[in-house]
Amino acid sequence: MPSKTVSKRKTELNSDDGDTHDTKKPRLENATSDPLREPHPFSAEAEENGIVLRKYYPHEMSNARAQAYNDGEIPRPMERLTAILEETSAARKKVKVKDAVVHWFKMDLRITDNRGLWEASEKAREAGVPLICIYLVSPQDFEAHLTSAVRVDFTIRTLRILKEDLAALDIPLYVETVEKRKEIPDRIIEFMEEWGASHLFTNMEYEVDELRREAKLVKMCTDHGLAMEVFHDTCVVPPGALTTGSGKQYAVYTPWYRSWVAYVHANPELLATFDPPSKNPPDARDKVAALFDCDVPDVSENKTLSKEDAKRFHAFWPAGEHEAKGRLERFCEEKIGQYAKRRNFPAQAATSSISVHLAAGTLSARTTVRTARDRNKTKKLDAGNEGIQAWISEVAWRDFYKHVLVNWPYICMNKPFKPEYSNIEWSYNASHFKAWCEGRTGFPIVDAAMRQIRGMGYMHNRCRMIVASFLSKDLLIDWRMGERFFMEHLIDGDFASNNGGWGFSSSVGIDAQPYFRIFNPLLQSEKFDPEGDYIRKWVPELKDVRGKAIHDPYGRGAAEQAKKAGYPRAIVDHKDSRNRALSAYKAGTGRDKA
Ligand SMILES: Cc1cc2nc3c(=O)[nH]c(=O)nc-3n(C[C@H](O)[C@H](O)[C@H](O)COP(=O)(O)OP(=O)(O)OC[C@H]3O[C@@H](n4cnc5c(N)ncnc54)[C@H](O)[C@@H]3O)c2cc1C
Repeated sequence: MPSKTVSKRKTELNSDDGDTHDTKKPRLENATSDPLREPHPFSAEAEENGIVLRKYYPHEMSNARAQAYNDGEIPRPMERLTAILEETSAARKKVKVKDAVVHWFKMDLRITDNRGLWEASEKAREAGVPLICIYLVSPQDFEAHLTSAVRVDFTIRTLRILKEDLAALDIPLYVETVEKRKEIPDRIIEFMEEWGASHLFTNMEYEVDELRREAKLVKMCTDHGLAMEVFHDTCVVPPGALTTGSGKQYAVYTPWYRSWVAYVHANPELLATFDPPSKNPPDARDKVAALFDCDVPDVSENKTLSKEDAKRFHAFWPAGEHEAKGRLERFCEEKIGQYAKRRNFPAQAATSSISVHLAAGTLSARTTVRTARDRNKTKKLDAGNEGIQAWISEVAWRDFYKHVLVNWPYICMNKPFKPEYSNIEWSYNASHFKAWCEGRTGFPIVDAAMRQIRGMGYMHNRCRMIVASFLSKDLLIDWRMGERFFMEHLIDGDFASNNGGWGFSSSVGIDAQPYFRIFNPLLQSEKFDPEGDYIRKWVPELKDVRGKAIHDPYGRGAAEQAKKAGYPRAIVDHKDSRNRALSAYKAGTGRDKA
């Protein structure tokens, strides 16, 4: 086995300007000195320590700095990476293949239709050298990015399957835990030198810290006489490719989507599949034998699931790309045709549940859209079968939010998309937040949804919108508290989609409505869970409540029944809290339109 000692050379990530995705970790007054060990602001531990919550969300970037990004005064992380790739282009081309080529897996845990992996495999095949794959487990990244335990567990289970799939092609997958995330670039260089690898291939991740890390690593590789290639893979259309007539990035979904469809129709190769890697040469098993022997580590201590949770989550979410393909095929076979009509009803299980696979990269967005399109007689994205069109346009939202992240990187740093919305005075009522987290607000549809996220690591999209609106409008609690809670509990947690969804639902995001839309939880419940089946499934206290009382037991004649079963009364009155929210939004934004 190669030495596991990580080089002592220090690589200071992000030291250039202090902005980092990691700022999602709230800084609390009186908090412990280690930012990775700060208690959750509303946790019992925080309360016991007498932590005083700041008025606004901690560690928020200033409006001036966000504006400087908008005005192009601060280069975006993607611009820096692109510039370094251009600067090093000639040097990278000159690098000759030595003993091996490496593919670095991140959120692309599949062998089929994986661009970076395919490019690496071609390079290795042409030179007749082995392809080596590596995955670095980074507990600090899990902490900094608030990755949920259920998502980490899914990743580890997927890695075991991926390792087997690659081994069948005589390709090793070497998995190592790197305790300090700053040491990842050094460890990669060291690993390449240990195995005589000259080329490193990887797919791009669009979060700020990751783009900066890759820019640094491209440069470091070049300085060591190595070549690193970074590919767009996770979106169907690469971020930055779509611009308005005046050359700007789109800030509204509908025109962006029209442009997205036109772009894919004009560039059909964007939906072409990348084959799995070729089998390694016969001597690979001898040459890199030690790499085949390593085990995929168990989940790190900070992210271990209880036995009971693990059992439940494993049953809901089998891991790996074979499962992903099967799920996609079954959805397209059985449900996609009715998707437009049924997608909003959480009791109907009418959506694909493939977000977990898109987040882990066990399925590519290309495969997803291509598979759906191929079932459409017109072979167009925006014509023919209504269900297929509607579903493709939902998958496109995922692309949209990643494009937004790349162009407005400050959203990664606790900043609302509209910087001027920073002045809304949020509530930090700990007992309200606790009731929301635990699904005990007394609003059955909200409580059902919050129990679904705890029970499954997943929540239906309609319910995500309902609970996000409820937290940010009815309770007027800082939307970033909810955004954070989602990341800490979702198996499909994805920064761009989650931030976009919260921004949309709390009216501070890119595609928020031009008025402060406030969902009425009762009307949402009656419309989208008309029979109350979803509520009864997740709120057992109400399982025997019949008829319309299920949506509001205390207001509709089932008070005794609810009380006896231990179901709480509503913690706020919707009408009052709606007025409070409108006033706070108007005062904060200076807008008088409601
Ligand atoms: C507050 C909030 C937070 C959210 N957080 C996340 C998140 O962390 N990760 C995540 O993947 N999605 C998130 N979403 C979007 C959406 O709720 C989920 O993608 C969807 O519920 C996943 O279920 P599905 O795979 O059955 O979706 P389907 O309805 O089958 O849609 C297919 C795919 O399209 C994409 N998609 C669908 N709707 C959206 C959307 N509104 N925004 C972006 N992509 C979409 C997803 O990749 C999804 O898997 C969030 C939405 C809201 C309102």
